[in-house]
Order: sequence, then C-alpha cells, then structure tokens
Amino acid sequence: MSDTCSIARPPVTVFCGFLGAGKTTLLTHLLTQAAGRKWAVVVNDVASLNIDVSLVRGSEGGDGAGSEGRKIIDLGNGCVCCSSRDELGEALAELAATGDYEHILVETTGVAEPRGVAALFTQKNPFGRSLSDFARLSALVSVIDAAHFLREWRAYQERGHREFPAPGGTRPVFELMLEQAECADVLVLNKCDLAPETELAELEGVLRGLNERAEIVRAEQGRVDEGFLLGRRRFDAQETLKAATWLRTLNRLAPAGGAAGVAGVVINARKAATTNAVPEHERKFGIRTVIYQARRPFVEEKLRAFLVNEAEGLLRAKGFFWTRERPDEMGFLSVAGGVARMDYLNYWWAALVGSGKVRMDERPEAIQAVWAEPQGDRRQELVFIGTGLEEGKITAALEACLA
Ligand SMILES: Nc1nc2c(ncn2[C@@H]2O[C@H](COP(=O)(O)OP(=O)(O)OP(=O)(O)O)[C@@H](O)[C@H]2O)c(=O)[nH]1
Repeated sequence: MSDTCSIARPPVTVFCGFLGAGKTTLLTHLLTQAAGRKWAVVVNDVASLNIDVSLVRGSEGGDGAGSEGRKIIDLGNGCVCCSSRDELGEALAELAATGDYEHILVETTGVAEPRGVAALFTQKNPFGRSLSDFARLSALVSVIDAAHFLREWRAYQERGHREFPAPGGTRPVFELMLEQAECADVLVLNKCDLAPETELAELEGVLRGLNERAEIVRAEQGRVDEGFLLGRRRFDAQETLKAATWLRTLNRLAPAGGAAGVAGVVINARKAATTNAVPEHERKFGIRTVIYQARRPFVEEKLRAFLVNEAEGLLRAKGFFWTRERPDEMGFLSVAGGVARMDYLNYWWAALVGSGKVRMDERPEAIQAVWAEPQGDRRQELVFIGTGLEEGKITAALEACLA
C-alpha cells in the first residue's frame, strides 16, 4: 500500500444491521439525496451474487461508476469484519488516495459485528497499519428491523424457557442483533410501518436499556436525512466500543468486591454502579439493570437450571462466573433473550499463580485491584438487563446456585 501520510483521510460511515433490516434501502435513499456530493459507497455481501450492489447501482440510474462524482465498489464475497478485511482496507486506501471523495459509505453484510468492523480502524495489524491510516471512522450506524427485533424478543417470552445452543453451533441470531444494537453510534429503527406505536415505544425503551449513548431515529423505507446521518462525527473509540450497558456497568463496578475478601455474596447493588437517578427507559418501560457479585463458586448445573427456567423478562446478561466444577477456568455468560451461552475461554490469574505459570508480581493492576485471598481474582460478576427484573428475586435465586 502506498504512503498514506500525505493523503487526507475521508470520513467513513459504516452501516451494519441484521439480514434484511433495510441497509440497502437506506443506502439507496441516501443516494437520492446526494446531488452534487462526492461520495463513494462500498458494498459488502456474504452471498457470491452481490444483489445489494445492483440495487444501489440501480438507484444511481447508471452503472454506478462515477455518476455525479460517485463511485460504488463491490467487495464481493466474504464479511468485512473477518474474511474481507484486507479488501476493505485496499478499497478505502484506493478511494482515499484519489482525494476525490468527501465521504465513504460502507454497507456491511447482515452478519457483520460492528465491534469487529470498528476494530479494523482502531487496532493495528502486525505491520503497524490500520484502516485509520486511510480514513476516519465517522459513525457506526445499526439498522434495526423493528418488527423482526420484537418478534425475536417475544418468541422466547412465549416459549417460557431459555435454551442453550449446542457447543460450536452457529451463533444465535438474536445475540447478533443485540450486539449490533449495543455497539453503535446511531440506531435506525426501520420498518416502523410494520409495528404499532406502542410496540415502537417499547422497542425504543429496550434499545435504550441496551445502549444509552446511541441516538435513535425512526424510519420507514430507510428514509433518513443525510445531514443527520452523515453531518457530524459520532464515533469515539472509547465511548462507542464501550457503549453496551452491560459493559459500562461492569466497567463502573468499583473493585470493592476484591477488598471484601469474604466468602459468599459481597455486594448486590445497582447503586454501586449507577447514579440515583432512574433512567428514562427504566421509568417508562421497566427495563432494569441488576448486578450480581459474589466470592463463592456456583454449582454449574444449578446456574444452568436458573438460566433455563428463571429470570423472566431477561433480555441480556453478560459477565464472568466461577464454578465449582471448573475452578481454574474463567466462565463467560451471554444471554440474549431466549438463548444462553456459558463458555470457558480463559484461566483465572489465581489458577495461573497457583500452578506457578506466573508470579504474583506479574499480575496486571486491574487484577490486583480485584484480588482477595483466598479466592484471588475468582469471582462472580454478572450484569442482567431486562423488563420487570426483580433484584431481590434474582439475587436470592443466584445465591441458591452457589456451592
Ligand atoms: N415494510 C417495509 N419494508 C421495508 C422497509 N425497509 C426495507 N424494506 C424491505 O425489506 C427488504 C430488505 O431490505 P434491504 O434494504 O435489502 O435489507 P438489507 O439490510 O440490505 O438486507 P441484506 O443485504 O440481506 O442484509 C426489502 O424487500 C425492502 O424493500 C420498511 O421500512 N418497511
């Protein structure tokens, strides 16, 4: 790739959103407002037949190459946040190098994770380069199919119990939909014509509960004003990537649990992580955040049974856990509506110290801050977000799961 230092870095707005949410419709609508503007559009599709490109080009009324100073690039087969990342890099570098474009719009595949796309801009590759050498990420926009989102959320409520997908299977659709809402600067609530006002208001409350920072805009047929969407930079590596309520909540937890050092439940207080003001989404729609912290291991089967049958109204749960059965491994919990996943992806530092693999003085500061003898960093730290969650009930049920 050429030397990029002298090249102006054009802003890039990235459109994510689940399959069929209306990304292409939104993009084609934006292009109708592009008279006299110098935009380039990069379209990425998982299917080998790139239908979206033809649709976007169709909206241009030509072959899309250079009409009114605009250019449309087809990234072809593969997803930008995984297999096609280099192609996106090359496309952006090439577009930036021309100096011709004032804004670049990227439509990702429906299965792209916004966090993964943002990482292309924020993290350097082994050669010390990132997409931000060529362009500036202006905003992550997630397009949400209002009706589909509500259907997915209700499907589990009607089923009345939660499921665990088979290990190694495909990722639950709803989990991806939640992640696309959690890591975004703007949420476009599309297909509002298909849902009544009461449901739209409920959905806005749910989305606020997941991501308080994002701006929410309603749309039909992707009709959003280009000035609103593209007019200012919203992406902030710190703020956007940490916008998810569960992550903000975990990050805000003081290392008080570490200081206590006693067996059993240390604290269960949303007051520890939030201000006294009750957020609007909680007041209006009953979306609540409950934190659970403890310094004793769970019995895995009990935790699993809790997740299957209890915590009615639970929309999202994330965090890490410690079990009696696998005491050395750090467990990660992810609940998205009716699907729960419990994975062990890492070791506790206490286990590594105990086995002599690392020394006490090698523990990072963050781990030292939560360290408490005799458990070390082993602990429960879980965030639950949902409608009508009763903190006392959740706490009592989880305490009953402890060994
Ligand atoms: N009723 C209704 N249909 C819409 C709306 N927006 C888009 N659609 C339709 O929804 C379907 C999917 O829209 P697309 O814009 O292709 O969605 P996408 O997110 O680009 O889809 P993928 O590329 O498959 O991920 C199309 O048939 C659109 O015409 C809307 O606001 N209301």
